[in-house]
Amino acid sequence: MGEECCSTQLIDGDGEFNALGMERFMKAVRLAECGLSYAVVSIMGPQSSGKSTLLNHLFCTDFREMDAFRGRSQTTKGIWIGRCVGIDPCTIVMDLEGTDGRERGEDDTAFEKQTALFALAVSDIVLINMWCHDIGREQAANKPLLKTVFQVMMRLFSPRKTTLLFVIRDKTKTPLEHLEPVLREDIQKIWDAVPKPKAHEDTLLSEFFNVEVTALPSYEEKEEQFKEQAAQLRQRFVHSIAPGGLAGDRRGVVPASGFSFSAEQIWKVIRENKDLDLPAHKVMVATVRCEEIANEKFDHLTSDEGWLALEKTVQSGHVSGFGRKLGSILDAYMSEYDGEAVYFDEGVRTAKRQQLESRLLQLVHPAFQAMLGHIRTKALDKFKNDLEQSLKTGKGFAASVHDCIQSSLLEFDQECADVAIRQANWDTFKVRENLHHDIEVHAASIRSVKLSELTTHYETQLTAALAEPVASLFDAAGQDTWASIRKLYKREMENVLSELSTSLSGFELQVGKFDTMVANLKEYGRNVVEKKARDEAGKALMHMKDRFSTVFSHDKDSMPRVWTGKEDIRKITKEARAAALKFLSVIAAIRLDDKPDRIGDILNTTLADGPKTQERSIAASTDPLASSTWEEVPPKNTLITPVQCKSLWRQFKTETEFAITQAISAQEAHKRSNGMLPPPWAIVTIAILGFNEFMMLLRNPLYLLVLFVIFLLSRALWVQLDISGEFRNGTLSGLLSLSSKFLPTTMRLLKRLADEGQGHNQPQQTSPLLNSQSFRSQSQRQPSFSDSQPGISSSSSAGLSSEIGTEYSTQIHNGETDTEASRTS
Ligand SMILES: Nc1nc2c(ncn2[C@@H]2O[C@H](COP(=O)(O)OP(=O)(O)OP(=O)(O)O)[C@@H](O)[C@H]2O)c(=O)[nH]1
Repeated sequence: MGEECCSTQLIDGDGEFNALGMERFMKAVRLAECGLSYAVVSIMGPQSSGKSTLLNHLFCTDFREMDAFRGRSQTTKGIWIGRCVGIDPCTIVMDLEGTDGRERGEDDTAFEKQTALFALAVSDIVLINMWCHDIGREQAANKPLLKTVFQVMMRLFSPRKTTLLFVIRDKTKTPLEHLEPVLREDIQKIWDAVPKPKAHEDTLLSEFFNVEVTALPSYEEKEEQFKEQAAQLRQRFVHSIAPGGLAGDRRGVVPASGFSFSAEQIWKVIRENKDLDLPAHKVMVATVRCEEIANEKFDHLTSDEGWLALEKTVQSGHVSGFGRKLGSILDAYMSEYDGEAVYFDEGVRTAKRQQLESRLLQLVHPAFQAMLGHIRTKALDKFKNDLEQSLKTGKGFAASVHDCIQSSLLEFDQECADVAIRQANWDTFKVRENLHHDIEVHAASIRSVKLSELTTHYETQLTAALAEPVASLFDAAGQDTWASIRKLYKREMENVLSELSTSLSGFELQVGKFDTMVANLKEYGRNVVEKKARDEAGKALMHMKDRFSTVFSHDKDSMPRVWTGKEDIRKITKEARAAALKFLSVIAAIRLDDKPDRIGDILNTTLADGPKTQERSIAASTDPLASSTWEEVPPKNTLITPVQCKSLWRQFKTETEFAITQAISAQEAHKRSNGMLPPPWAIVTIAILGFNEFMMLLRNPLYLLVLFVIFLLSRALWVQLDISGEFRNGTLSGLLSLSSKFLPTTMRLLKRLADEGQGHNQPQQTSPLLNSQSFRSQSQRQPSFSDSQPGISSSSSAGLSSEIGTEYSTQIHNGETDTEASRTS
């Protein structure tokens, strides 16, 4: 069979419990695996009564026996433990130190009581070894032993039912049938004589003990018969715990894995001479053992390779089938616990199981949380991708968000189900809420980006639709400019708002938000118009001069004017100024609200008739332009204030005056040039008398060329030196002045001729100073109205105009001469 007895001293002669030896014994006989399928047998009886010999023959143990030739002396000290070889179920046997021994004497009875109590507390079957000749004797050796057994039995609060098997040694020829009643009578007498606690006063012996009796022949005298009957007796120990067996009705068995601890604790209590409460002890053993088992399982899980690998993988990413894997790991350990703790007290076992489960769940919970984190991230990423794809298909924003949220949360729920374990009902609601919140935040940010893109798109569209057309309308400023701008603004705004409304329908915006966006876009459109108006107002002087130039320098067919002398310059000037004034009245204020104002009338009445008349006829206190605001026009709509208009007009007039003077000069020059021709008879006479010289010149073109050059130079010098002007103040001063100017003028003239030989000649008809480019370059040197808006500094404006005026007056003074020069060249 391969089984060994492994006998070990459990308690030594001094009463010390051999815990280490017990552990080794437990492992050697693998007792812990037996659960409840084991039995404990002990033997007690007088010293040297053949106990060890009997056990060795019954159970094939190897307890030390006394050498028969060395005399009767005590061989067994304390308690020895061994395994019954070849008996099923696993049966443990304890050999107790003999009672009534000479070595310990009467004082040592306490130790006998202690070992007896220990044997009763842990054994299912107690063999009482007794000599046959002691039966019925008053002074029998085992009487005190039985008394001890019954006394200590009372100290067990709720004793287990123990089988007392009396083994009568050295049986005589008296049959057992006669001996047994006598023995039972002796036992009953002893039981009755034992003082009992009140609770057990009327308790029958049979409630605590099963009494069995057997007899064996003398080992020394009838060894063969002894062995034969011992073998028969051995059979009673096979399946002893089965119903009907020797210990078939035993109670309160400690599970085998707790036997070692239980035995040690019982001995400890006995040694301390405390009452031994077996039920409480059983709970205590269950508590300790279940806790040990639970701790063992917990420790095993912490070093479980499967769990460690799972935990590591979870840290780095999503693990599919997490719940299933973790659940099976936990299940394995809980099953192990259940298997090992199954025979312990149910209440304790269940409580310890819950504790173990709680600890295990606590250990693995961070991994679960990490998994939830992965799932949450995954679901959020899914939402982001789905939303992006959905929006690409052109689906409405709100519908896309709604569908994507449903889809992501559904996936989250499914993943949570995959992660969940049967052993715990961990809450995923909070993580779900956080995920929902993250999704909402992301959706809101995308919504805001999309709305911003839409706003930018429609603003760009509005700018393109309004800016250039409004500028164009200002270019052609007239009576209905602002009406046209309003019409344009209304039409484009309706178009854009209609498109915006369509685009926003998919967003399912709240009414307030939608209204705000519409209002903002309207405001933007209005600002585009207003900004353009302000820009144009800043260039008002340039525009006015352009308009003046256009009307003044071109006829009704838009052809450049040639000042022949027939033109009514005064009338043309008035028309040109009226055109400029019209622009000023249009650009002076923003009129997007279609409210009537009197700006045009005021400007016409105060500026159109000419400043000199105004200044004379209107006192400063009644001047309608001596104000910084227009009546009926709010300041925010004012582009050019009345006082700025006045200043601007003055500057405009100053800067256009030169062109008028030029035109007058050109007219006079034209008239003079027509009047300087000699009379016809003189021309005929010159032709007849100079015929020969003409012919000479014709024959020699070189002379003709030289004469022509001399003529040109002379004519140019005449003009440049202003000879007629110089002699106006007298001949002498004229000569002096001419002598000082002759040489530099000649040099300048030659240089100009050389320069002009490389370039092209200017048209004779239009003065270069009337060129609009020239106006622009001048006006660009002026301070911008947009910069000085709402009010131009009158001092700077006046100063600037006076400076320009000075420059122009010099030019006007030389105007005739310059015109002449240009005509000549
Ligand atoms: N008369 C008689 N003597 C026996 C019998 N069996 C054993 N002996 C002898 O009794 C002596 C003691 O035997 P043990 O088996 O050591 O007795 P024990 O009760 O274990 O002794 P302690 O453990 O010292 O108390 C030995 O010399 C045995 O030979 C028996 O059946 N009858």
